[in-house]
Amino acid sequence: MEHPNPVVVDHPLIRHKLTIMREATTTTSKFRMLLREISLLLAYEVLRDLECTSIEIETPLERMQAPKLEGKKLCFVSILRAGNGLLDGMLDLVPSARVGHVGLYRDPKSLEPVEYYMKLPEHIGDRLCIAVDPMLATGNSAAAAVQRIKDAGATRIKFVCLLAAPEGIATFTKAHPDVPVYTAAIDRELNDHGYIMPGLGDAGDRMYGTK
Ligand SMILES: O=P(O)(O)OC[C@H]1O[C@H](OP(=O)(O)OP(=O)(O)O)[C@H](O)[C@@H]1O
Ligand SMILES: O=c1cc[nH]c(=O)[nH]1
Ligand SMILES: [Mg+2]
Repeated sequence: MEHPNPVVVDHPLIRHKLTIMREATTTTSKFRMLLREISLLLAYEVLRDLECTSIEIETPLERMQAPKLEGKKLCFVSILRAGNGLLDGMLDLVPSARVGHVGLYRDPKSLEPVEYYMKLPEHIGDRLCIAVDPMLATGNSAAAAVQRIKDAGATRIKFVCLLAAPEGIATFTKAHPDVPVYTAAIDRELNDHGYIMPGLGDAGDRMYGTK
């Protein structure tokens, strides 16, 4: 069966934690903790079709063939800064995964992404790449980051965010129809400054207390 695109991962645990993240009174430390917890739940869904190999093990009773993840075949790509909030929890689940970083900030006037850093593991074409950034607003940052990952040779990519605007989903899926989007929620719209409404504000600033 074809996956829907985007996939909205709206488990009650995620919905509840996201509500607390949205509240303006939630502290920086609580915000970070909740994002990490949600990232585990999102990872559970996005990694659902990860391939396993089979190894022979010995239980206390007999030998058996048992499934094992090929963690090194997986590459998480964090779109800095806010992407690190999703990355940390995912790495807890798959500690042997490789990690790439694409550093982008969104110019507040043009809303165009400005790249300041890029580092990906070798043999990216052999790996499943999971690009992570909590916010898909205009979609310009995620579309640019995924283009950079493709330019480096990746062919199997998924994109995971926490909150998406309809405008961002449209822009991203037009640019990358082959890259499925996973999100915890789709909000109403963007405001005149490109912020997701009702949203949760600036994810990076709320994670690191920079505003
Ligand atoms: O879909 P877009 O309109 O491009 O907006 C989304 C981008 O904006 C935020 O990053 P920001 O530029 O605030 O950088 P930061 O992560 O360093 O805070 C967010 O983490 C995304 O990367
Ligand atoms: O609402 C938004 C839009 C872009 N970036 C954010 O962190 N929040
Ligand atoms: Mg920010």
